[in-house]
Amino acid sequence: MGSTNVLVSSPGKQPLFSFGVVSDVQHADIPDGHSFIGVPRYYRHSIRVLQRAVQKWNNHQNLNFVINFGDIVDGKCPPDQSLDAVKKVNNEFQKFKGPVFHLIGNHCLYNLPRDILLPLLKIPAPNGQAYYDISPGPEYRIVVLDGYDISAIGWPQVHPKTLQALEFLEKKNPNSDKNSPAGLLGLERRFVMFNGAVGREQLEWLDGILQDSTKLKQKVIVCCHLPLDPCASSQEALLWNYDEVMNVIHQYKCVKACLSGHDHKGRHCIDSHGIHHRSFEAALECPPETDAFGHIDVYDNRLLLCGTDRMQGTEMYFNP
Ligand SMILES: Nc1ccn([C@@H]2O[C@H](COP(=O)(O)OP(=O)(O)OC[C@H](O)CO)[C@@H](O)[C@H]2O)c(=O)n1
Repeated sequence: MGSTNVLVSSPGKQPLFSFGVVSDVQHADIPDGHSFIGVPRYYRHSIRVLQRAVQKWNNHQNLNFVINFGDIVDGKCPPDQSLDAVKKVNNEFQKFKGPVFHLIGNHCLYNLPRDILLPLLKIPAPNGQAYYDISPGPEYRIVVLDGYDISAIGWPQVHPKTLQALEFLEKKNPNSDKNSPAGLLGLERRFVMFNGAVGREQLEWLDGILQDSTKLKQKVIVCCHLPLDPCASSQEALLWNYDEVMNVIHQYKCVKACLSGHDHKGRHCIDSHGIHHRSFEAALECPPETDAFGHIDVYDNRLLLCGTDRMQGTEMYFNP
């Protein structure tokens, strides 16, 4: 337990900044189970993974902040325990001696509606939106996308965004259970209710941020609970409109990496425009006494993910 997977160390060269990463804790006080496709899930143990992550991040002493890639509590958490469970996991995050930035995932939204969840996690976004940007220094910008902006979960039942999502799912997925991708082919398998889309307004916001970053000569790291490229995701886990989001991103040269959760397995690839895509290994799928978390050292020309245990180390080089 606790072995660090670093591919190449940089003797003498200090990162510009560093941040901790963890994804899909999906804690619940319920017995172990498994995913729809039979992968074991350790709902009680996953909070231990988070506790060890926070301990290691604090011991590191040079981490500027932490990003949680979403799904802090599992949808199987008994509804009368949801609020306490979210508070309990958030309390563990708060033991990190620095800022923690949260992304929202489908499981967060199964447990709490946006108007309760977002203030609890101190997500700095108005009108129930959960997209925002972080400025860790003059050279970099981190963009956090809300992949459940258009979604059938999390908004009130009669909210225009819920209705838009349900109408979209009705057209794209003929199954009566909209969580089921049965019969959908290839990348169409992403049109299920446990995913969502980035709405028009958010796409325009992203475009503005990337214009601004280009002017300021900043490099950008995009974070979203849902993966943005099929090469770093199963077909079922992708953002509904990943292609529209990537079309915006590909108009600029400033985005160097897209980081995500949701897929659980842990994958890395480089797309046709040289952008790295890294989806993280889930804390939920760590058998007792194993771990999956890490930290990223950010340099001018690369991101170095130092993973612990089941989280693979990844070196992401790019043209500065
Ligand atoms: N093939 C599937 C997959 C899932 N479901 C049902 O959808 C709900 C959410 O699934 P779950 O696996 O819990 O979602 P995660 O966010 O943990 O994982 C993401 C995806 O699995 C990535 O591929 C749940 O009710 C499942 O039973 C389904 O019907 N069919």
